[in-house]
Amino acid sequence: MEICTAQSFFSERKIGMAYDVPEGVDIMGKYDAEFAKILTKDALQFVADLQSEFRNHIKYALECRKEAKIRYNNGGLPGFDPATKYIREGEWVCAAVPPAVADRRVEITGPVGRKMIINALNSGAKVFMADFEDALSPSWENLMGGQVNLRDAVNRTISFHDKARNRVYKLNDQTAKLFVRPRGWHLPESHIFIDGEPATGCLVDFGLYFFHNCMAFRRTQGEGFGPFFYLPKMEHSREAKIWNNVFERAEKLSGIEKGSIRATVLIETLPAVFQMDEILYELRDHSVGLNCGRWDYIFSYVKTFQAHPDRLLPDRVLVGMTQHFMRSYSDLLIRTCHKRGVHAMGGMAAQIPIRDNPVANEAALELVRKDKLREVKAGHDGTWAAHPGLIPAIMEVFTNSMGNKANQIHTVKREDAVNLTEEDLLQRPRGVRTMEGLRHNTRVGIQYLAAWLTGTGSVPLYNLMEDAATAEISRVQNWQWLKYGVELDGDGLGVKVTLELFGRVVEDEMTRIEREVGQEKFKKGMYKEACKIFTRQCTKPMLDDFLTLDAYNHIVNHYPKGSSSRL
Ligand SMILES: CC(=O)SCCNC(=O)CCNC(=O)[C@H](O)C(C)(C)COP(=O)(O)OP(=O)(O)OC[C@H]1O[C@@H](n2cnc3c(N)ncnc32)[C@H](O)[C@@H]1OP(=O)(O)O
Ligand SMILES: O=CC(=O)O
Ligand SMILES: [Mg+2]
Repeated sequence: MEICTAQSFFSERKIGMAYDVPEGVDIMGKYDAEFAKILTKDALQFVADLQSEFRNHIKYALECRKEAKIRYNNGGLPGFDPATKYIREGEWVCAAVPPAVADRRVEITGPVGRKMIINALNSGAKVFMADFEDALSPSWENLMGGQVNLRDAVNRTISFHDKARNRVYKLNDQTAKLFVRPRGWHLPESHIFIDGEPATGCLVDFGLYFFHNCMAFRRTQGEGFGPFFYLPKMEHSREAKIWNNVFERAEKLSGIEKGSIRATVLIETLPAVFQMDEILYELRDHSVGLNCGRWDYIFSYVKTFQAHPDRLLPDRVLVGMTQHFMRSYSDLLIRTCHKRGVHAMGGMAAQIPIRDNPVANEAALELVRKDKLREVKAGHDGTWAAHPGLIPAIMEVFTNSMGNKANQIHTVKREDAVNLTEEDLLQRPRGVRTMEGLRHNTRVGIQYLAAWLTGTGSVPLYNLMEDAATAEISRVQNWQWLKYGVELDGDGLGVKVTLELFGRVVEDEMTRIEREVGQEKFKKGMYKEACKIFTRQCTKPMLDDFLTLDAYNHIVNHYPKGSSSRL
């Protein structure tokens, strides 16, 4: 965190380089004339109103998460709530799907950088999910730059000049429909203070985007509906209820019809799989489906069972969608969504194109095809692609199966999934735990964090896409194996994971990373800082809820100087 001098504080104010803020709002992010067009007094007032109205509801929901954690840590298991059986068994449906997003067979995702947005909107996918979450390092520059870029994208004025390649990027006539994913409830926005407290990150992301784009979006993209959102990392339907109230408030304040805003909720925590009907019910006027956020779901399995040594995960690479608990989650999600008349979206295969090796590239593509075929045959209405190079193959798989139908909501009911039980959804994953698993987690976790600390939230590592969710799996798996002194198998030696062993692994992997990235990049990068944070996180006596909360402190930079005293 930068410490600023009083002199620079006054000189910045004097020459008028300060944001014009409403009462009760303080901006401590660096001044930028482009950001000031987003951080207008009216837009900030809109965010501040949401913050004042929902602050206590959010605090309560986060307290409830802590209480649930205590229950699980004392041996409890997540399960269906008897008190809401009437919702699960009731005959109700969500509002009809807006025509603009009836067909979502391939959705590309990516962070909110300017070139990335243009490439994603031009990619041929039906939807682009612009990500302020797993794929974005939430630095002030990334967040506010992202808002500028999205405004220009919605207004169709966005362009990008790649000077090195002398290439200009512009939007095609036909573009993907835009969804925006704000951060989860847990992340603060420490560059914006409202009534003396850091703002809630997702209300900043949602509020600024909605305020500036609502009307243009409905006109240009939404065919009278929208804007559209993805909502991450919920653990309970009470969190969906807050979002529903935020949406209603935003609709009222902007004078648009109730039910205009639509959102797909990611089911990516273990507790939420038992709340899918309840989540859709709370958002029934604003819902456009659920999505299998498989990577955070695996992370959440470890987190939820952090005090259950009988439920340790095998190597990360072995926890795929064909494990019984993962398949059950996807099947129940499809059944639930289709019963309620909305999309059941599949998740992200981690493979990305491998440019310099055609054989390996074809093998990676084949894995993606196989994963997508499983999804479409199971009844998913669409799925995610991490990279434009995967879109034709994924499109082909979905189109071969679905034909001209926009989706499978009314044709694949999956009534068989009604018999899935709590045991099915919690079943222990099978497979070995190996030294290579421990090494891979460490190597990938440190490199991801090093990228995140320097502003990049999604990276290609060893031919796979890595983002905050996959890095979390690496972290919590190492923590779990260390905590319970897991005996590694696969090498026939039965080595136990101890602090000493882990220390050696970290040293080896740092040497390997330096060799792989080269000395210069290693020296200039944040690998040592990343290693410190990752090691600390893996060896804590109690598991931290989120890696990014700890790491966030390293990317908060307060301006003008002297304003840090609030922290
Ligand atoms: C668990 C979850 O939450 S999954 C969802 C969150 N994660 C994501 O969204 C990850 C999205 N994917 C990515 O960020 C990227 O694909 C990465 C980081 C994995 C790889 O990116 P790169 O190393 O740039 O890939 P590569 O060099 O092959 O890119 C080739 C071109 O495709 C573009 N591209 C790659 N991925 C994307 C994307 N997701 N959206 C738009 N364009 C993309 C690049 O910008 C580049 O464009 P250019 O040729 O005009 O310069
Ligand atoms: O957000 C998606 C996930 O898999 O996590
Ligand atoms: Mg996720």
